[in-house]
Amino acid sequence: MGSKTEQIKIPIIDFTDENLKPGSDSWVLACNQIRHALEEYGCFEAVYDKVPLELYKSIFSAAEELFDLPIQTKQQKISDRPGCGYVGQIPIIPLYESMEVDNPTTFQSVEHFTNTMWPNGNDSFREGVHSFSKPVVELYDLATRMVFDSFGIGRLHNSNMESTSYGLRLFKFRTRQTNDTEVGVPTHTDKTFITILKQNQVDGLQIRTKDDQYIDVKPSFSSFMFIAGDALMAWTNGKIRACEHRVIAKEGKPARYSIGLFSFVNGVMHAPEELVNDEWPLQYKPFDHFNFLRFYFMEGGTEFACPIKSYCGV
Ligand SMILES: O=C(O)CCC(=O)C(=O)O
Ligand SMILES: [Fe+2]
Repeated sequence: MGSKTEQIKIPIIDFTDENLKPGSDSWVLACNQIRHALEEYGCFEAVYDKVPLELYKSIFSAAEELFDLPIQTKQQKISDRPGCGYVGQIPIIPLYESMEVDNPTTFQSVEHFTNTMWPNGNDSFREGVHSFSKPVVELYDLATRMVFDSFGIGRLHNSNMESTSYGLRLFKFRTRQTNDTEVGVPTHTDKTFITILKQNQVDGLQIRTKDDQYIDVKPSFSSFMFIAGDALMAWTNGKIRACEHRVIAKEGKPARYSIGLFSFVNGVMHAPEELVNDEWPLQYKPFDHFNFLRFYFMEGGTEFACPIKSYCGV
């Protein structure tokens, strides 16, 4: 494992630019930067100002309240989606817990989750999750539109969005104690199509480069990390690299909370014809994202070095 480096910087895309309209010079320039970032790192930092301070406060206090519940209560979260239940109390990653609210932009779905955790309801939690998710999905829509454009497949954006479902995943990394490992979560790629991640003021997220260097991602009030998952890599026929990342818990830091908007695509995904040719032949067979999740979480897929390649690689 190489040492981390401070020199390399993850590309930053400014989504607050008023001139960022399809076809404009700013759009074309940003698309070129996005393409480079996704080929090289599988991620970029998105500067975005549509989430008011109050919403950040309410989502992070909602996360604290959730993880403060008894373990037995948290374990009641079950989901039809493989891997989307409560994760925690795992001996090799003792600092880590996470939970996902399915379909966080749908009021009934957030209410169902809230009532499972708090049988007498919890309005501030329900409102926090529901209101935060809306502007983050808007960022997702804009950012994915640009990603698709930057790979010449903009024609597929609308239908892809229509087939997309979301989960809002909340993470807690408790404070490290003397004998704890520093690894909050080891190097991995997300099993999502895309993850839009927000860390609070406690840093710890690191991105692995192609040459095995680790880059620290500094928390910034106004930005999110756009992280390509395995399903985006496979669907783009390997043009986009799934982002390898990990979380390191530094000594003496308070508990760390982070929030991820996870996306999943329904139906069988075929690589777009624009991304397959003689020089770049097909690398991944058509696949069903939810079947891939089932393979990974329930049928031993975690044992493979690159599960998506094992699942549908040519
Ligand atoms: O907390 C973070 O910053 C990232 C967590 C993560 O990568 C994961 O659990 O998939
Ligand atoms: Fe991750």
